[in-house]
Amino acid sequence: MTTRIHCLNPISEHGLKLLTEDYELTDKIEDASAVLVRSASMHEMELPENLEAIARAGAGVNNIPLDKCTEKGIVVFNTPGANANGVKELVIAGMLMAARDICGGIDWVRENKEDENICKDMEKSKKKFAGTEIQGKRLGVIGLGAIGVEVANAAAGLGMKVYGYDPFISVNGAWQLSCFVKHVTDLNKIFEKCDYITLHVPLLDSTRAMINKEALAKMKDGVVILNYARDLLVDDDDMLEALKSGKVHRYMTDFPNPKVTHMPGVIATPHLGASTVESEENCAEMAVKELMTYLETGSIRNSVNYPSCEMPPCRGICRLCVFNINKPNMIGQFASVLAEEGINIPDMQNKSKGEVAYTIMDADQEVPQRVIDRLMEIDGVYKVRVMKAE
Ligand SMILES: NC(=O)C1=CN([C@@H]2O[C@H](COP(=O)(O)OP(=O)(O)OC[C@H]3O[C@@H](n4cnc5c(N)ncnc54)[C@H](O)[C@@H]3O)[C@@H](O)[C@H]2O)C=CC1
Ligand SMILES: O=C(O)C(=O)COP(=O)(O)O
Repeated sequence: MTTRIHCLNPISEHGLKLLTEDYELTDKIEDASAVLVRSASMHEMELPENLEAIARAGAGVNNIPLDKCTEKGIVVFNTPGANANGVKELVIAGMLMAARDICGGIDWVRENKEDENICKDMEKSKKKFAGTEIQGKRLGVIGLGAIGVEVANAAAGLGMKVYGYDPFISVNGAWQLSCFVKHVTDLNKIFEKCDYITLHVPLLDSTRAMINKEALAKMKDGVVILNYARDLLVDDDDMLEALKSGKVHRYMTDFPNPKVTHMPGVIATPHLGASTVESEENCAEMAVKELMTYLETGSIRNSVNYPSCEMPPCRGICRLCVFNINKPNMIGQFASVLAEEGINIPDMQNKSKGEVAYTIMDADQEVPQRVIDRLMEIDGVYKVRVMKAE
């Protein structure tokens, strides 16, 4: 049977062409088994009953109702690192645009395009657009994940003194970080020391408005803030005050809103971080592969709401995938139900992540609906997915 996929945003053809003949794209989300999405907000959407998975072709998942998806046994994927280089390059451009009035200079040339004497006049006018160099300046990187590490390493390569802060840095992230990046364990050190501060954390309750009045007060006068992560990481009203007083020299952001666009000292881009051919292709390819693997085998890789759990192709007649609350005796109850029904389990795998768990069980015979119903009745089970072996 053909599996239907709905795209909520345009997704690179590079990824879509990987879909085999077993798949087709549908315009109707209510018919879809899986959704591909970039930044479209899914919070107010009704999620179709037969929706198995959502793949975010990108990093941030604050546009997806994760708790709701978890309770419905909908696996949400993202594509870690697939657009990190694209964002890094825009951040470096942002730093250079903050250091020198490149935008002002370009505007001046546009405004004076009819001036016959432009060659002479620009030599008189250019001092208005003079700036500083980034070499030797201090950069604080908050969040050392896929993007933060790349930004930190690139800035160190450009001769900046780089300070990195991430209390949850992954082992992989730590391995990739240049030895020239100074590890900081107290965020205040970044606020107090740095000429440039760049944010590369997800939008969470714990990071919301992390750049606020209190944080800004600790910073050096004339600091540059770069926000290529998410709008709500910065308190707009506090930023406006800091820009007006000169505490912040420039606020570089990829997330303009009606308040931000009117602030002095703001240089904003329209969420362009991942808008490169390469990033769009990388994200689409990874997202499509994640979906196909999950839909065809039940194996989960790079999910943000369920644990990674991988099994080779089904060794039985039928594969059961159970989504449940992570609490004692769940596997025992699943095995008991199958044993009572005389069903053998030739292979199984169970993984947990925080408050949820996921179990793949192969059965060596067809599993009747009655058994699925019994599994669903176990307290804490969100969903049972049944897959027939080829
Ligand atoms: N402008 C754009 O187009 C794009 C923006 N983004 C944004 O950038 C964010 C980061 O992306 P990636 O680096 O790919 O994600 P990632 O998941 O690889 O890295 C995030 C890092 O932030 C760290 N972190 C979490 N809470 C923290 C805290 N309170 N203080 C310091 N560090 C903390 C985590 O430990 C992790 O290492 C995304 O969540 C998204 O919001 C991502 C891609 C494109
Ligand atoms: O990956 C992310 O988190 C991004 O912000 C990129 O968003 P986009 O895919 O360009 O709509």
